[in-house]
Amino acid sequence: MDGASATPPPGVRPGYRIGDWRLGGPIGAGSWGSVYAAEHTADGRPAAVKILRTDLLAPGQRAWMDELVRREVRFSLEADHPHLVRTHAALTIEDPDHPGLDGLTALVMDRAEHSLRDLLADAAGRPLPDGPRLLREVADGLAHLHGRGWVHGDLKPANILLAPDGTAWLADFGLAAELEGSHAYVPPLGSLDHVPPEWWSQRTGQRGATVRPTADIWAYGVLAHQVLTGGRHPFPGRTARARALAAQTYAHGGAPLRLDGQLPPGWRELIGDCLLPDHASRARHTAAELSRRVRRLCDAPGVRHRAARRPALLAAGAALLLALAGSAGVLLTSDSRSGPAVAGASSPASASASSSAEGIAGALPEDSDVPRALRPYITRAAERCTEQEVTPALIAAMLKTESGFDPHARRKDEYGIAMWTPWVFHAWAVDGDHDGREDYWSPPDAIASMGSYLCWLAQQFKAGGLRDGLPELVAAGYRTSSRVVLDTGGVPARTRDYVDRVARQLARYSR
Ligand SMILES: Nc1ncnc2c1ncn2[C@@H]1O[C@H](COP(=O)(O)OP(=O)(O)OP(=O)(O)O)[C@@H](O)[C@H]1O
Repeated sequence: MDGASATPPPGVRPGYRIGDWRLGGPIGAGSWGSVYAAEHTADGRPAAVKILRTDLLAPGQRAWMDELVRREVRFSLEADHPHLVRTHAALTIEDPDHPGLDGLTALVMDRAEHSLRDLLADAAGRPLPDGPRLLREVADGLAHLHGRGWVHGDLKPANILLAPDGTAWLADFGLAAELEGSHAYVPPLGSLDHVPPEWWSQRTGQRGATVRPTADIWAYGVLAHQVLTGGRHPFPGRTARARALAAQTYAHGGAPLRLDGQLPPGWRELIGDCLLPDHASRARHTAAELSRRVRRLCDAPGVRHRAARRPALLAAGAALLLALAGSAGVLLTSDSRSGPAVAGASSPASASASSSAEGIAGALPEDSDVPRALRPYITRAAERCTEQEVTPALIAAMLKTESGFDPHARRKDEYGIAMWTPWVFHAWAVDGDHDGREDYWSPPDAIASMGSYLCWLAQQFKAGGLRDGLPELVAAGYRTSSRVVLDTGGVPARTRDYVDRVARQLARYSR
């Protein structure tokens, strides 16, 4: 369980020696100890040394900690694999001059550069550039571990370390336990954000809680969701407890699984399988099978191995927002759908939708430069949305700013009239021209998909209590992500320039 960090043991300074290792500066601290950079006294080999605060434990707990350490070292020696961090030794500090240190246990490990938790903290809501590759390595490490008859039991971003060359290492095997038949026993720890729903209802016996490989599969699903969305947990809630509660509600059938709309195709299904609500249904998906699926997803043509940027979508400035707020008319159609559920849905509306443009909020002026052929699609995309801020004028302003209405536009990894990034597009794709396939080069498809995504953003912000200046927020969210806007509580500074450009365009179309 995530808890407070242990205070560093007193008396440890750079240059302090433990066995053949000389400590450098501190790296960080977890619930059980502090980690220091270190090097070998003979050859300068780098390492990390974790000093465990066994002195703070009651005698019974100390025995338990000894057991964790024993497991960590035994496991590491046995399970040699490129994606598992190596723990070289467990040393007992002998330093009678420093009673605070004397007798503590120190683990000597390969030294990582940082952890996946650090990367996610810096991601600011954007999918990690190397996310699929990292997830492949984690899946490989996990499959190896399960194949050797072990369960990790505490898989989470903080326990995925990144080597200096970027390779992912699974770490912190304190909770890794050998399988006995179909399950293993570990002390009742784990991270609230990554334990499976059944963890909450199981009884902790003398030997600890039961952990099955399916607990790691669940944790992998949460982790993959976080990596591919720049940190978003698959269950809603501001605190880990609230998210854990939401996961239990889902597991008991009280709520559907709502995965983030920006997940790339294939990954959505895989994460859904990892997050099946109970052990039995999850057991169909082994780590070895996951690892093969992840490999296929990573090898698929067109898969991007770095962060996707959403197509730019910009919104109105303050003057315009005032104008919008004052305009009459609310769009509520019988065909209204929004959010992820709209992806793939086709509208029964006929091509005469342009005629309904008259008299609705944000309708396009007759003499604007919006191409006539596109107007029905723009209007229809806005009509599908129940959110009054998503108007034809707003959609047109974004298309104009992004591509100048050029269906052949391309820039880096963004294509077509709405400048969609392919895998983001697939998460929102709508078959706007009803030809049986969704294609970001097709203006009707690209525009309809843009409308559904904008609509979902508007709803997200309203649900998050952000109601003022919604077109502006929606635009900024499209440029970055809903999460970044929600965390900022408004338009992030780095999107301001885009927002202003669209605002000018929007003002022209809102006459
Ligand atoms: N081998 C290592 N190389 C470099 N940094 C490491 C290494 N092991 C751990 N760290 C870093 O040291 C810090 C403390 O790690 P530690 O494993 O003690 O706790 P944690 O995993 O952050 O939290 P907890 O153990 O409470 O779940 C973290 O920032 C972690 O990334």
